[in-house]
Amino acid sequence: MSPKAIDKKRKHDHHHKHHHDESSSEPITKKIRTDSHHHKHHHKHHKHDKESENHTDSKLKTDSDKLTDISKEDTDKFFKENDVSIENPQKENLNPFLTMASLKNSGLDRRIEKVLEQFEKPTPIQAASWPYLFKANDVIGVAETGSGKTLGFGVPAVDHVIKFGSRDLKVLIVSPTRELATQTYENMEELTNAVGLHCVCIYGGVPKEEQRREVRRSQCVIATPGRLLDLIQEGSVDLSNVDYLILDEADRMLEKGFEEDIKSIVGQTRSDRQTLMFTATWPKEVRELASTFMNKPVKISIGDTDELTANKRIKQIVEVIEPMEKRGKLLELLEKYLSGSKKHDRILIFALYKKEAARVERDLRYHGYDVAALHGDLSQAQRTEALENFKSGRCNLMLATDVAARGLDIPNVKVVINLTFPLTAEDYVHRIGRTGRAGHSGIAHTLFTKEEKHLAGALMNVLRAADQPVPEDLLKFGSYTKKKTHSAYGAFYKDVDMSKKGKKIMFN
Ligand SMILES: Nc1ncnc2c1ncn2[C@@H]1O[C@H](COP(=O)(O)OP(=O)(O)OP(=O)(O)O)[C@@H](O)[C@H]1O
Repeated sequence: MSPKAIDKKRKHDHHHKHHHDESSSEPITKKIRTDSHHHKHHHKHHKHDKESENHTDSKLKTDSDKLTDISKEDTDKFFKENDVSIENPQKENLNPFLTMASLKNSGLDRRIEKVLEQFEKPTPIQAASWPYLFKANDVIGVAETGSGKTLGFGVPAVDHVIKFGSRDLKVLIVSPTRELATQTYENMEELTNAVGLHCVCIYGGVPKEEQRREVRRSQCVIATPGRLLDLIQEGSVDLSNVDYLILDEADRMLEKGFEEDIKSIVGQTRSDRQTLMFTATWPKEVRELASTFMNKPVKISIGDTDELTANKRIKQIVEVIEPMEKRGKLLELLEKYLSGSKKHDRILIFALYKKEAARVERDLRYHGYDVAALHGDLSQAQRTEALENFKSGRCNLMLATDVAARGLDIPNVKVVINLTFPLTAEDYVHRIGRTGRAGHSGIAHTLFTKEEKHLAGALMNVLRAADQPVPEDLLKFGSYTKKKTHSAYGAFYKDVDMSKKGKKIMFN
């Protein structure tokens, strides 16, 4: 996002606050979570195995020569307040970058520092992961939705290209959807433009010619798997110099549906590459497969990410209803969330299936609502237009399937309505994460029916972990949660604990 766009966004936020925002919005930069609840959790993970006993104590060792020279007190405070945990299989531990000014010691290009000046300070995941990334470690970064993970991996990626001074294609970012790839491209482009490099976005549903042309002069590519493989096969894209690989929404990219594509793509890159995986949810089912692509990764988590956790600034409301009540209920909710001064609030509605989305879209139009629709049955032009209309505010309602669940950073989404619950609790966490971004608050209103009762236990866990009320009606389904039989995980469901490979350092 350009500084101008940010400015606009802030003005817009300001405007919103004054007119109709009871739920105070605070920018991310002013709020650091202090959360004793999480620390409790960490005690149980804090194992003193042989390896971790070699280490001084459970706190991060803070040597002043490690990239930043901040005091041990400040470092400890940062780790504690933000509930940071680092599992590092290597000896050396690195201090976080607590301020943008501290980046000066990192050797980061001055022009990138300038781009970052639009922000007051690094977000916790940026602060904790940048030191490891600048030192060429493989990193698994897990942090809540809307916490700045894109620049978390993007800044070190561009830094990497600059340091190697190469004009080859060196960085590959793989993304699950066309819309997220486009958004990440816009973020990356701001960085590459600042330093005279080029990036390209490769995704399906649009003509190939421009992508073929652009990739020839690019050092970074942001791509969805299908079109990327297509262009590799026809010989227009060569990944043999790629030595910096990022799987964004990594757990999604490692699910069964993407697994083969990812294997083929990774196989085209250099074997001595640096590999990054970033996400807000890191289910155990994908960890073994992840480890096959990585070399001694440092795992950095903000918050208790061994449990599925949602962003706590999102107020989660769950209503158990009969399936046939959905239609009426949705109209009721829209009336409620768009009443009076909230008339122009931005609301994102999730359906599960494309057909359902199409039907609900027609229904809403019939009732006089102007609604943008984003799902897989539409042409790419229609998808792009819908998202544009929603982002620009031309249309304040968007109806989407899970194609919009992950990563999309749409300013000022006030409410997320789950008309039909998604297939997994992870998807739920990502969906509701479209609100409450960058330090703001938001509301997620979920309609839950007996058809999803096998997910009631998982949902209750998410609610409890975020200190949200669990409705009586949900309790009646019991806490029974079916072992993951969702096809997405079926092929390699195995309970692996990568922490065994490295020493685990916890902050409590
Ligand atoms: N240091 C910072 N300070 C304040 N805001 C920031 C900072 N870094 C990034 N942001 C802003 O925070 C918002 C969310 O960032 P981003 O989209 O990278 O989140 P994310 O962690 O990738 O979320 P998700 O898990 O949903 O993909 C963006 O609008 C971004 O511009």
